[in-house]
Amino acid sequence: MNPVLVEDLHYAFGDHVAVDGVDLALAPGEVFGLLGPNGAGKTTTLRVITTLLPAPPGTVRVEGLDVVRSRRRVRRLLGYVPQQLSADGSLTGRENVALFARLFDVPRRERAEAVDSVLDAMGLAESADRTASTYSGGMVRRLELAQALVSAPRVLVLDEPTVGLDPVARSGVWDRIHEVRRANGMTVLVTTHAMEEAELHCDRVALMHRGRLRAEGTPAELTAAIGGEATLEDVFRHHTGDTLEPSGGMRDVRAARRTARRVG
Ligand SMILES: Nc1ncnc2c1ncn2[C@@H]1O[C@H](COP(=O)(O)OP(=O)(O)OP(=O)(O)O)[C@@H](O)[C@H]1O
Repeated sequence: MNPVLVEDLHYAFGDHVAVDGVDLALAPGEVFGLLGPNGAGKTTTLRVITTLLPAPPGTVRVEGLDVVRSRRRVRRLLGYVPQQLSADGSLTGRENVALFARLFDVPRRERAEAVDSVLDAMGLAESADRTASTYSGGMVRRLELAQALVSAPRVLVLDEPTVGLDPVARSGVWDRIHEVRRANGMTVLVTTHAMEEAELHCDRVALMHRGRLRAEGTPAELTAAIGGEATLEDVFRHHTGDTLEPSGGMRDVRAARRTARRVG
């Protein structure tokens, strides 16, 4: 069974088509990257998968369950880290995670242990009783991962998990994601516009451009298909005639500010 299965998904905001016929079939335990520039339709696709935007019944399934017909059950199977703020700066790390444990109905008797265990897995055990407003950007992201992981989801959905972080914080976030995945076999669906990260960390990727998937495969398959010393960036240009925004542009600056402000 595919942990996430999307068949011919279309989504429009009024007249504006954001997703224009997307198919996705994730394999159990893989890290799948949805790559594309700003506005490609990645976040919209994730919001439909996570039940936050409506889809026609039969279009999207999570662990075999239709996201429309079985919305509550699907929510229990998912952990979601959105781009926007999901941690509260006035609470400690532990309180933030405990809040999610209650929201996701982690049984009362198991809560304290579940909270400790994810804080530890995210490298936050020692800072768990500090308010989150004192955390660095990388720690905030790891706290948000802990929040998403406390209910032991089968599928973890991450929207640009490392945007605005420095290289050390980025690899800290990825190392934790890989460790948890190795330990519990969950599937990870991640969006990014950072091609070099996708090449390093994703088992398979799909390149999204203007609402459609233009190419899909392992990073090695995609780069080998266009030959030479190609990078995923070259593959993207080959399939779309377009470029991704270079990293360090306005978008990263905006996102970095957003991260810096998010728990202030
Ligand atoms: N609530 C909304 N109302 C109207 N248009 C929207 C809305 N949300 C997204 N869009 C538009 O839909 C398109 C796809 O947006 P989406 O956020 O899915 O892209 P994305 O690939 O995730 O980019 P980003 O990384 O900037 O979030 C864009 O043209 C965007 O402007």
